[in-house]
Amino acid sequence: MVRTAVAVSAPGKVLLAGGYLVLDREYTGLVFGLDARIHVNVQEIPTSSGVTLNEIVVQSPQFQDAVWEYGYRLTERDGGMRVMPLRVDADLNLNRNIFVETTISYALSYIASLSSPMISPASVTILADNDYYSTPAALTYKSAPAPRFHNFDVPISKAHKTGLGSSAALVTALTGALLSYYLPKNTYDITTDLGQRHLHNLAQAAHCAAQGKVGSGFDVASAVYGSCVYRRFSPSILTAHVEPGRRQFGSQLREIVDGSGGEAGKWDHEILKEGVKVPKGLRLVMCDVNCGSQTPGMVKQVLAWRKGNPTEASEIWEELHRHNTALADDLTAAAESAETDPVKRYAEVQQRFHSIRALIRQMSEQSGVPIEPPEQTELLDACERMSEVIGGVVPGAGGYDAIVLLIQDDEAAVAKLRSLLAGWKFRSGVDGDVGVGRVSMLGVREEMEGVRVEEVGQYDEWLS
Ligand SMILES: Nc1ncnc2c1ncn2[C@@H]1O[C@H](COP(=O)(O)OP(=O)(O)O)[C@@H](O)[C@H]1O
Ligand SMILES: C[C@@](O)(CCOP(=O)(O)OP(=O)(O)O)CC(=O)O
Repeated sequence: MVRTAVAVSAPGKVLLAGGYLVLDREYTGLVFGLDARIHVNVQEIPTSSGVTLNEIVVQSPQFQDAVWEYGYRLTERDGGMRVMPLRVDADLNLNRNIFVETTISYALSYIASLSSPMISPASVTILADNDYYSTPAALTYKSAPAPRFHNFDVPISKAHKTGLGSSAALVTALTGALLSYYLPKNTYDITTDLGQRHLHNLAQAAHCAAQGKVGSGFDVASAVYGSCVYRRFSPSILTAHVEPGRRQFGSQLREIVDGSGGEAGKWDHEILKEGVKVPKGLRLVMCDVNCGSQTPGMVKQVLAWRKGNPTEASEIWEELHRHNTALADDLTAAAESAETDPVKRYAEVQQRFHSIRALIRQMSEQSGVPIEPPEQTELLDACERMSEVIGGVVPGAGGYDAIVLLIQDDEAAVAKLRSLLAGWKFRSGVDGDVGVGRVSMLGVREEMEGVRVEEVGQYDEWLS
């Protein structure tokens, strides 16, 4: 049977408000999709390639040694589809990509649980928009326009991630592409609400399994649905199933994805897309702080502080949540306002950023976790002194990785900010180490749309 090639992309993310709080179903997160996407193309393996086994070959041509080959077979006792990495490197080590491997195993197991389709050999190509990784200076294209997909010329493990959520976008796009490729349209249609709900559930399951932990899932949710207010799912939905290959994994996974596993397995996440806006004339800007030092285990420490200091933590979280939800309302009000003076129009949004930052600093101080450390305070304050900047925060878990700003959407504002950042020396004193780094502005902005079916022909140049 000849299958039609498909291509699917999913956006990156930034958690503008609700870091840590979103781990608890009591609270929500305001998450924006970003217009840097991960694209996945699936097509038949040309018969001349010599592949005779059941194989899925995955390539990420922007990176070195980024070819992964998988054999697969349906296991006995409803254990789902077993997916085995086949390719070895020169030292006979298996070259593994856990996110790709787990996603293929979950997607094929789900497909097999629906019907008994022939899983024919396929060739999968992953292409990431350039902003997911910092571009080495040697690769900045001075005269010629930058290629749509850089060749980063390093193995993926050596690429410097910019924190846009590459694994969630990858897992989501790969899951969507495999379901669309192998299942007939009347069984699976990614453009419908139901198709997206199933994609969300399956991608969350695969992403958690690959990560080895159940996070809030805001990154997968925004990869599927784009910008939204997100309330997480109950973690128990994804902690009760057996491992792939074990008896009944196939039917358990199907129940998880279809939400047919009784009350305990009912998905209870919430996605609110209305009321999430960036006013026309403004845009989000992401700045990558590349200072080389980071504090690990921040989530654990913050949660331990909350557990040990419930009254104090609850006061801060309630207040922070009030401002986080009001930020979405203020943005919508500004978007709909008839006020023409930008100072008046954005006054509340500006004040809201200040209140959120003050509470985050209070949480940092009381928990001892550098969520908005003094070095980031200095940087955010300097940016906020620009009249073109409405406000900014440390996104997600905070720390030394990044800042996100809401600024006027015009070239002059972007150029002014770029020159402020270009001269900025970022010094951080984490654990006694003093790291010095640079701050760079990424070329991304907010994106409302989530997962998207793409034209297959556009990637021809990068397909081998
Ligand atoms: N372009 C890509 N091609 C193949 N795998 C990728 C790509 N980008 C990310 N990945 C997978 O995602 C992993 C990174 O995930 P993670 O450390 O969770 O980062 P992030 O915070 O960006 O999601 C990589 O080790 C790799 O397995
Ligand atoms: C703390 C959190 O609420 C938010 C973390 O957001 P980031 O955007 O910092 O996450 P990574 O991409 O994994 O680095 C944890 C969670 O919600 O899972």
